[in-house]
Amino acid sequence: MIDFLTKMPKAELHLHIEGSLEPELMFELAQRNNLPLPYADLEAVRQAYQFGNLQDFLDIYYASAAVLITEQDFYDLTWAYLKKCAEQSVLHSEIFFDPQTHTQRGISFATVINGISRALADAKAQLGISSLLIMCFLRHLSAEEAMQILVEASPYKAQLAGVGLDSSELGHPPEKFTEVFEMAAEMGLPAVAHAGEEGPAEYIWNALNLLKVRRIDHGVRCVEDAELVAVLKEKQIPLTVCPLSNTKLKVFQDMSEHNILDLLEQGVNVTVNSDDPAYFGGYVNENFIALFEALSMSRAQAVKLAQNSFKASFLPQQEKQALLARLDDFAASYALHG
Ligand SMILES: Nc1ncnc2[nH]cnc12
Ligand SMILES: [Zn+2]
Repeated sequence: MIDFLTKMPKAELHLHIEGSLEPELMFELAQRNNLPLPYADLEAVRQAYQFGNLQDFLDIYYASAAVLITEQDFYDLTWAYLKKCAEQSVLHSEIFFDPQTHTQRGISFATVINGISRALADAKAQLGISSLLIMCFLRHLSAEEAMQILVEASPYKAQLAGVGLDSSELGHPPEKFTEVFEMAAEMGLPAVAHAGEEGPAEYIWNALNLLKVRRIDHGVRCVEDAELVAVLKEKQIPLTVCPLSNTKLKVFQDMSEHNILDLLEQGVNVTVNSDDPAYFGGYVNENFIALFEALSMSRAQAVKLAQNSFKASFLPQQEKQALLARLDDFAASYALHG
């Protein structure tokens, strides 16, 4: 099963590039840029990566992002993630980045997006991996600051596939950003938003109705509202679920309690993703493996989850169909030959 899951073609739709900063690269970049780190060694990092909730994680995640200074740093970060994609049969990835984390420290928007974009182009050419870039607004900052970064991003619009909303959810409901998302829609950028990770089902409703999002990131608290689950199912609104993230951040106390396969069986369009793999114990395959080990996910369920990942992507219809066909071929030939 582990071999099957590793080789199965799949897309990743919920990955924060800053959350793929492995401790080894963090040390390398700190040294390269002559910056201090609060950790003596890799063991100290491992000790620090124990979180009671989302905010515990975010405090460490934003502090670590401070080692990213030059365009080459953003390139190296992104390239390391894309090499992992190649190892794990991720054929397509839709990547979040948090420009405000960097512009607030004096790094230019151009430095960030040019480094990331150059790695994405190299991955297409050298690894055959396609990708799209989604710019996230930090919801703990003001709507005015979100609007400012949207204006700053406008010359780079062609490099963006959409906008998202992340960071501290509780106390920062979707409606805080209604005008920002209206402006993004006028610019032709489709929207997604984190909702229902720590926040209530009401935040999912408001992300759908006010921010007009096409997908919900996380969304696992939808189960607290039966009417909402029915709407998600009827409209096939994708949820980009992140099982290891949810257990590391105590959204679920244990993987055996995770609701992703229940939602899948109810017909909700759920997908499997890694969120911040350097912090939560694994990339997308480790997430699939955890579902197999804790919830006895079947091969048929894994294939359905991978199908959902292609269908829920922002790729043009023709490219989606080509990737779905590759998945079908893989499943059929694996059934025959192992
Ligand atoms: N899981 C998560 N929730 C909200 N914001 C994030 N930024 C990075 N990971 C996040
Ligand atoms: Zn996330």
